Amino acid sequence: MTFLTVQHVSHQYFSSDNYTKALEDISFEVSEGQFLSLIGPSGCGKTTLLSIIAGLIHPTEGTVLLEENEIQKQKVQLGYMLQQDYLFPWKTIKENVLLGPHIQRKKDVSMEKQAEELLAEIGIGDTKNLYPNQLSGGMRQRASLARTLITDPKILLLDEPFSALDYQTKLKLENLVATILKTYEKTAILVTHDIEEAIAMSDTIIMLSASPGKIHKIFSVPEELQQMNPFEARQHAAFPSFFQNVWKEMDDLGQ
Ligand SMILES: Nc1ncnc2c1ncn2[C@@H]1O[C@H](COP(=O)(O)OP(=O)(O)OP(=O)(O)O)[C@@H](O)[C@H]1O
Repeated sequence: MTFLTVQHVSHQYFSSDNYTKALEDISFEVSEGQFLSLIGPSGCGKTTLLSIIAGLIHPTEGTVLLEENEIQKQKVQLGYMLQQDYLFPWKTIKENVLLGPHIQRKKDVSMEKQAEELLAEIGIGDTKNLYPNQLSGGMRQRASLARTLITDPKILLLDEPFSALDYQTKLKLENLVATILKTYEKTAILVTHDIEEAIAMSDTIIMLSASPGKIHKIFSVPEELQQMNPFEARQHAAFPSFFQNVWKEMDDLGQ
C-alpha cells in the first residue's frame, strides 16, 4: 500500500507587492520503509515541499495523503531533523530527549529507560547528564536523532541534517542514521545539496528543477547500493557511474 502520496502540489508565496511560484504540480508516492531524497538547485523548493509534507505549510493547490488521509486533517507524529539541532541549552541531553514524551504527558520511568537505551544505541549513552554545550556538533546531532526517534514518528523529515558537520563526522552520522532507520523500519525523506549523500542513503532520488520547482527526474538507486550502508555504498563499483548519471542530469539543468 502507498504510505505517503503527494498529489499535484503547487505552492506560491504571496507578499504585499509580489508573489513567488515555489512549486508546480509535484506528484509522487512513497511506500512504507522507503528512504527518499529530494535534490535540486538552490531555491528549487525542497524545503517548501518538506514543510508541506510536514503539514506546516498549506499548499496553494494539491494535497498530501498519509495512509490515504489528508495530512493536515490528522494529528500525525512526524520527526524533524534539521541542520541546527535546536536542543534546549538549559536541559540535559536526557531531558532534551524526553521533551516529546513530556509534551505528550508520557512522563514515566519506562520512558526514561527508553531515552537512556536510545542514547546508548546511538553511541552517546555517557552524555545523558551533560548539557548541549558540553557536546561536539556530531554528538548534538546524535542527541537530536534520539529526541526525534523516541516519539516513534511515522515519517522522518531530514532537512540537510549533516551539512554543518565536518566530513568525517558527516560520514559517521550518515551511517548511523541509515542503520537506525533500517532497524526501526522508518520511512524517511531527506533534503540535501549533496548528490553523493543522496545516493549513499536513499532508495529513490527526486530531482527538482527550479523557478518554479518541478519534478525533473526520478532515479532509482541501484539495488546493490540500497542493500549497503552509506559507507560501503560509496566504495562500491556501481557508485561512480550512477553518480555521473545524476550529476550530468543536474548539470544539464544549468541552474
Ligand atoms: N517565506 C517565504 N516567502 C516568500 N518566498 C519564499 C519563502 N520561503 C521560500 N521562498 C521562495 O520560494 C522558493 C523556494 O524556496 P525553498 O527554500 O523551498 O528552496 P530550497 O530548494 O529549499 O532552497 P535551498 O536549496 O537554497 O535551501 C525560493 O524562490 C525562495 O526564495
